Amino acid sequence: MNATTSTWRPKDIPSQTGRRVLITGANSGIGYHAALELARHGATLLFASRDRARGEAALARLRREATGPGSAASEAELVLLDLASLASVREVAARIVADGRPLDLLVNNAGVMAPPKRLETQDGFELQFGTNVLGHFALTLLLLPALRLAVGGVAPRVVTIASIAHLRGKIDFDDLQSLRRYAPMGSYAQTKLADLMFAFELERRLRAAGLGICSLAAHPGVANTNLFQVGDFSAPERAIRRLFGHAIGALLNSDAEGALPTLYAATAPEAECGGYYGPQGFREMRGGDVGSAKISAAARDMAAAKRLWQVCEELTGVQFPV
Ligand SMILES: NC(=O)c1ccc[n+]([C@@H]2O[C@H](COP(=O)([O-])OP(=O)(O)OC[C@H]3O[C@@H](n4cnc5c(N)ncnc54)[C@H](O)[C@@H]3O)[C@@H](O)[C@H]2O)c1
Repeated sequence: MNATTSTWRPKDIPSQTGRRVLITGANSGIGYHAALELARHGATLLFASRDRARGEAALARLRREATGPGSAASEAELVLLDLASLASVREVAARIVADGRPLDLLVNNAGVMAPPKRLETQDGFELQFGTNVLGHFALTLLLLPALRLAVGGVAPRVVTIASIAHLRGKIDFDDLQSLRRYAPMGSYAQTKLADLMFAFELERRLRAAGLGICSLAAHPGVANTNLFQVGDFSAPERAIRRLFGHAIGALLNSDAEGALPTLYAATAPEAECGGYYGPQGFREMRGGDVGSAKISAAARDMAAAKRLWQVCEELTGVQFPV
């Protein structure tokens, strides 16, 4: 595609009727708005949330908002999925594969950013690495049998959400779990770089294996979501947010705008396997226009991606199944 796809909007989403879609972290922010538009266009949602009450409330809201002739909101199903627990990931994936129905789209959206101190997942991994990277790595590989069932019409897609933060990320193979030094934003940037490397390496492996499944990546620019509520912000930053929060919010993408690149990667016929999409406005941070996003040299490092893949296989105990 061209470097810029200037006016792509949700109205351009082709019919999703008959497509079965799992979105992680669907109960808020970008995941919610991606789910909303997909349901409006006819997709049957597996609406994943780690929390039952928040998931039910968000799904009820989606059913109120996703009305219209082609909507399949009434068919959406809540899936309780905690990416910070490999047992939860395994249980959900096993259930989806066992029901024997094809999965047409997986959106690896859920994420956590910069908790003030080093926290761990249920499996003892640093929370951001465990949730953003390992949870989605295991989920994707375990769901490949269901995605393979969807081959035949529109190629099934896996869309992984990275970030412009990946541009500052470095993979520290000697300290992936931030045991020696925990830097909240540094660890987050590492996970978003790892997510992008995963999306590209997955595409290479899927293509080599001829599976007919497509891996893409997207980022929302900077969008005004809950992601910023837990961050390790300095006292002056917190004061600025308190005083000017609304004004700052108005300068950022809304969560609906932030979902556009995800929706483009998930549905646009012209989005390319292996592509990475984001907003084209000020330094790729905002704006409604979607196009190819900037990729760091580190994200293109195929040897590092292969090594990272092996590490993820070892840490999760989940392997590429072919
Ligand atoms: N908002 C931004 O500016 C921005 C920028 C770049 C990338 N992103 C990425 O976009 C994605 C969505 O974030 P958002 O901005 O909508 O924030 P958000 O906080 O609204 O959404 C994150 C979602 O992930 C879920 N989640 C967190 N931990 C989980 C776990 N252990 N198991 C299951 N779900 C879990 C949350 O419940 C929530 O639904 C994230 O991957 C984030 O890294 C956001």
